Amino acid sequence: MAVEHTTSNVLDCSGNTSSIRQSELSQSTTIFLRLAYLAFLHPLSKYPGPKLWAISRIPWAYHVIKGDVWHSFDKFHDQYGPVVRIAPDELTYITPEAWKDIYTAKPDLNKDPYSLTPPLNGANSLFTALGDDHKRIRGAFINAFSDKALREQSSIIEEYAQQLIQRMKAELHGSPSQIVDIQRIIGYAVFDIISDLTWGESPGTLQTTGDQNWVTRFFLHAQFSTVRNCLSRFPPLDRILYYVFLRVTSKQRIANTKLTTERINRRLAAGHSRSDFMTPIIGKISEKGHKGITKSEVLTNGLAVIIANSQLTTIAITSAMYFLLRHPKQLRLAAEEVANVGFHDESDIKVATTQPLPYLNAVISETLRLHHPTPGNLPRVAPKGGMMIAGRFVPGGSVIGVSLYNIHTRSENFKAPLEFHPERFLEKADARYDPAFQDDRLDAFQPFSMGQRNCIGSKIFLAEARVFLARLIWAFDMELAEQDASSWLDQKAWLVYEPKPLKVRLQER
Ligand code: HEM
Repeated sequence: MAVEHTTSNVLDCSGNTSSIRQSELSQSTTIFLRLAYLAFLHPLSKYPGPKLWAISRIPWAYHVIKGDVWHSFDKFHDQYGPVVRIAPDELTYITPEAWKDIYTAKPDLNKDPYSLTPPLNGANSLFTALGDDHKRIRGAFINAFSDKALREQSSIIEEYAQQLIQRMKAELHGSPSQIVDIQRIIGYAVFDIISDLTWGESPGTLQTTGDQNWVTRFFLHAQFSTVRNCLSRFPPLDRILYYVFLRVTSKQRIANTKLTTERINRRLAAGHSRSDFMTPIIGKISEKGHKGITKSEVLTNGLAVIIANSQLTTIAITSAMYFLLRHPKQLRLAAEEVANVGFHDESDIKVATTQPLPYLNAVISETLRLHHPTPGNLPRVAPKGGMMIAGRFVPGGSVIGVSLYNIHTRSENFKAPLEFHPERFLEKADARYDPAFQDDRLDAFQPFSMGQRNCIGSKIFLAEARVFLARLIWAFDMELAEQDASSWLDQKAWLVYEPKPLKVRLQER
């Protein structure tokens, strides 16, 4: 009996081993067939691209997490042309026509759901809302971002621009080397403005001594969201990570929510007394959800706008200063323009008076072209029946997008694409225009995207950038403090570039 029992066990075991081997074999065959399908038969297989990226999301995810994915795209565009398959189901474009085809398609294309970080309070922000919800929320806020609203909000921008210069002077006087990290102070000013416009009050960061590194704190948020969104393609990692995130950040989130809620409540209670981002939604808060905007949505949007604005604006203005300080001729042209407008003192440098300055505007455009704060893709999903993009059919369900760094810095679209030449953005009639750039594809340059989901805050950003840059140029002689600052642009990005100190030697004019 014992022997029989043992023998039958042996038989059982060998039977199991062979069935395990069989199942392993059939699993390997399935994986092999799946990879072959993705590489050669998938509807996107006719699009060129690296085969490894075509059969797996892993190489893409690796570079997104490393913070340098757009550098890989650049190499691929060199090798494969203007459209590249960067994942089994995703294409990226550098053709200017793709802007219109993808971002102004009717009806609107949905954002790729994997690119959206779920809102923690369950209510969508403008960044995460889709379809009719997006239209409703955008409709509620849109009047806060009009030309009229900007005129009414100008004094807030000008007040903090004045404080920015005062703080720079204070830091300069406190520094024997006369070296100041201007990125940090620009960050304070931007944060004070956006919180004043959103909450109706600012934490007074510029006037507080000590380090108030909001920008770095918000950057960590962007970094986490990028990694989380990326890993959400690999379940159950998304759930685990989301859970870990909720646990690790719970204290901070509760504090943030409390702070935002208190401030927004105070602002809403004050009524229409001033023009800011909350003015148009007063009286429109409704819990019905299909009309107006819910209270939770107001809170989510309040925080989202502060996070998005403070990082992007700080990075862009600091980068513009970096480019000017690396290019003495262009700095001289910008300084001459500011000097020749007829400003008598710093307080004349306002939102309205800087708006028409062509060279300053060109400097800002050239900065956004060369070093857009969010260098990566803006992914959308092709509709069910598919669509034409840049003259070629793309099947439904494919993820498609334009990557801002890539489309802005390719020689297919711009002459001397990696050099700083604001002249390319001037009117042809302007004496400073350089005809060397006449073949530039300016329609490739869309730093605020296009269509129904374009940047709602572009006018505010441009107003801040013009006033800050003009006042800095007016108030100080400046030079980069680091002997070799050429590597300053080598930055990683997780959604946005990492904030990097910019040490500048200042001298009051
Ligand atoms: C350097 C400055 C800025 C740049 C380059 C920029 C760029 C962009 C881009 C490219 C988008 C489209 C995103 C997408 O399709 O996924 C966007 C959307 C948005 N931006 Fe900006 N932005 C800047 C500053 C601001 C400011 C100052 C605000 C607010 C005060 C703001 C608020 C928003 C909002 C709310 C959206 C979402 C719009 C929607 O989906 O309806 N941005 N921005």
